[in-house]
Amino acid sequence: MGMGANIVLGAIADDFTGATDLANNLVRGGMRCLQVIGVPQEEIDLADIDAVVVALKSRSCPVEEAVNDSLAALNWLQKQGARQLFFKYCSTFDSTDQGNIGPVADALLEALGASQTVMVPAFPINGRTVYQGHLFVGDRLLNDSGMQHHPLNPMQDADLVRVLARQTPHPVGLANRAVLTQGSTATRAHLSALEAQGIRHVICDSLDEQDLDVLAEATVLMPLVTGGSGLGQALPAQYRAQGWLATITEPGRLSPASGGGLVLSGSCSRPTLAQVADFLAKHPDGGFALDPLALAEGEQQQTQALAFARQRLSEQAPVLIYASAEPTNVAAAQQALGAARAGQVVEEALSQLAVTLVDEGVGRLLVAGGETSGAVVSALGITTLRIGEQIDPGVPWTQAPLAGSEAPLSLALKSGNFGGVDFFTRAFEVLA
Ligand SMILES: Nc1ncnc2c1ncn2[C@@H]1O[C@H](COP(=O)(O)OP(=O)(O)OP(=O)(O)O)[C@@H](O)[C@H]1O
Ligand SMILES: O=C(O)[C@@H](O)C(=O)CO
Repeated sequence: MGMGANIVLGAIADDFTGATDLANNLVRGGMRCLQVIGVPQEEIDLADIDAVVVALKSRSCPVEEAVNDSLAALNWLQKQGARQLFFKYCSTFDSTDQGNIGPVADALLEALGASQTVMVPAFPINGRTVYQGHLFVGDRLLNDSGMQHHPLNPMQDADLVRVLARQTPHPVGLANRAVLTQGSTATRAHLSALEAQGIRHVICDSLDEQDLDVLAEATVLMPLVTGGSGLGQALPAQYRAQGWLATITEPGRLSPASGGGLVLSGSCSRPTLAQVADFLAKHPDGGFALDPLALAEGEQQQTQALAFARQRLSEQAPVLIYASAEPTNVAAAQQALGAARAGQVVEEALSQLAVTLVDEGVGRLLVAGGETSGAVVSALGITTLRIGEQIDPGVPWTQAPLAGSEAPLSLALKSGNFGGVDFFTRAFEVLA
């Protein structure tokens, strides 16, 4: 038996902060959870771990790459003995007519020799619900929620049966709320009836946690489930009922945090902009704004930002370095530099600051933005994150071992759209 003989759930997440979101809910359900960055190249110790989430960057890449990376992750998770597989995508079903949700789900089903999976994107506590197969964000249909303007995957149709049908050659079915309200046995019977008709993918309604509990009970024996992190919180209770998982006290317990605190933000999402403004209102001298145009010109702004952070850290004062900017400023930078280059100079600047300042003693680091988090974590050479306590729905503190350092780094990776307005200050209070 390998070191991972007790892994119950193996998850494949299509982006970085999405992986952390799922891992957070698994901890809340009572599992000890490790997030790994990409498919591990070396053996890792999973002795006290119940669930592993492999974080990929497969949401917006070409279909073939997403399929290959997901299959490699599946293969590794199977070797660790995972009893159930979970394909995690965004609670707003981020995808295009080409994929990648349909093609990846099809490839995973085929590799597992399984004939059906469920699609459960709902995340009710963050306002994502599904009714009659239609996805809502708060009280808006998906295609009226702002997501219709997403730069990479504009979501212009809220009918997920129709959306998924464009991404797979197989027929797509629906398990609606009328079925769920009859309970898990009836839901399982409904899924079996669809399976008998050759329906491989079933979009599932869910309005609240109770619906997710019914779905978890109905699907615990499926080889593969797919969805957002909501289902992830409901599954661990079913694993306990199956006798696969012991009752674990404090599954999110981490070593004590130490070292200076730093916030780096490269997210320009609306909630992040409000969090930046809230931080600056509380700490008017605590923020340093990065400008992609200045960063592209030379070293000067980077040097100033570093000096600013060092000064604040030496005073043990809160410090935020941010490129977060209003849409008009982002558009102007993108016009001047090109969107890719604008993003790249910001990601490089924030990554370099992270590497230097962690080396100098920062031990508690908060990063805002999925792409930004990916860049910072790679630059720091981090390959595993142990998941700790939740700060806000979808965002936990995590801890990562650092090469050449005894103390682990405490790290919070915030998805752009997540977190309360006071997130940048309260996160450190939660950790204290
Ligand atoms: N002022 C700016 N002008 C242009 N691009 C910027 C600016 N500030 C940040 N960026 C870039 O915008 C991108 C923001 O993406 P990121 O994924 O980090 O945040 P997000 O989209 O809010 O988060 P999530 O993916 O978690 O929803 C990054 O590539 C970042 O470098
Ligand atoms: O499911 C969500 O909403 C998040 O975990 C996410 O994937 C955001 O990019």
